[in-house]
Amino acid sequence: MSIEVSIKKKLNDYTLNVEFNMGNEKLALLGNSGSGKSMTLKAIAGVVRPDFGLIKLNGKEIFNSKGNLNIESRFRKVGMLFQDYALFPNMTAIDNLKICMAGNDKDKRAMELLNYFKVADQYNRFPYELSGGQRQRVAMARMIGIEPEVILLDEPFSALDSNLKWEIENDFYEFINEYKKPTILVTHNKDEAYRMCDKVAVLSKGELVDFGDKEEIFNYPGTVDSAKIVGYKNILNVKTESEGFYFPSMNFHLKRKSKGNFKFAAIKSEDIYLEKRDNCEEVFLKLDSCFEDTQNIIGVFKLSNSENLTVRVKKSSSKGKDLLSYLKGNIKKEIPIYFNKGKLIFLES
Ligand SMILES: Nc1ncnc2c1ncn2[C@@H]1O[C@H](COP(=O)(O)OP(=O)(O)OP(=O)(O)O)[C@@H](O)[C@H]1O
Repeated sequence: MSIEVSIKKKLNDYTLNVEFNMGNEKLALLGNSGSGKSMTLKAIAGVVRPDFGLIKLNGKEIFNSKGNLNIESRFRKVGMLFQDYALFPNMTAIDNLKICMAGNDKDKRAMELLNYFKVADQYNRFPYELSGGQRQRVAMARMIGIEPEVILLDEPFSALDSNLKWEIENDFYEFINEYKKPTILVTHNKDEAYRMCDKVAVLSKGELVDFGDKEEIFNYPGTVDSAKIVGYKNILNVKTESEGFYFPSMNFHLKRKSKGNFKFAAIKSEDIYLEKRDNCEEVFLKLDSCFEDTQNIIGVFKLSNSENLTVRVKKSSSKGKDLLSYLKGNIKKEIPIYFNKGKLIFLES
């Protein structure tokens, strides 16, 4: 099974311009709000029509602007699952499945799917009689009932509370792993993307700025947008010099060989330390504020109007507990921080 997408569509503020191919993999589609994630899924599903381009499913064209080919959504064999279930309100759970199924034995197959998704006992209930979790389980069963050749998930679990979400997500992804069809998950949650998918694509204002294996994108994002999305909290302006890099907001030179003209450096908050370590660069910065969450102690250094640096230390680490009082005692004072040089990445755009 495979899907090939190469489409353009003029939107309100920019043109969606997306091109990718994938096989029986799970792709997380990440991007800021309004970057075109849902539009991409809708174009594949046939709910919106691209202005130009081609979409192929298993080598067969389902959309081609040149030939004016636009297979209707209901004939595309595309399964879509949204956050808001989209069940027919005036039909029972089982009827919601049967209406979307083709072929014989609909009762038997619908009950098997409801059973698989643990809602067989709710088969005769209407959507308003079900909990949010049960509704989403029925919606999953219905989507699989059409025997989709590609699965599109648009933040399907984001409306569920976290305990329920975890349970439903696990059941669903167990199924997806066995079903082995191209699957695209739109999510704002990088951890969910990492947990569920093998590949990651990042959209920024309608352009795919990164596409690759998840390990590669999470460890070496190619753009500032991707870096932010996969968890790099600290993005700093740099100037590439003959001997390395200059960080203007810290007035700091880093010696390091480089190829290319990099404009930004990124580092995760947990890769900056408050105590001396090997292979680290020492910089003195004025501490602006500090706080704690359930797991971490966090220090914030305001470097300029647009640049902050945050340092995050696990409370469970050996010095974790003492650090908050150390930081509180040093607000508005210069203290040393230590960059893990090996964890810095450099970006051109
Ligand atoms: N019918 C339309 N015609 C033109 N532009 C549209 C239409 N519907 C939405 N848009 C625009 O398309 C852009 C992409 O919207 P889309 O819903 O794909 O974003 P998204 O990345 O899924 O965002 P979010 O994460 O907030 O759901 C938005 O800027 C939106 O204003």
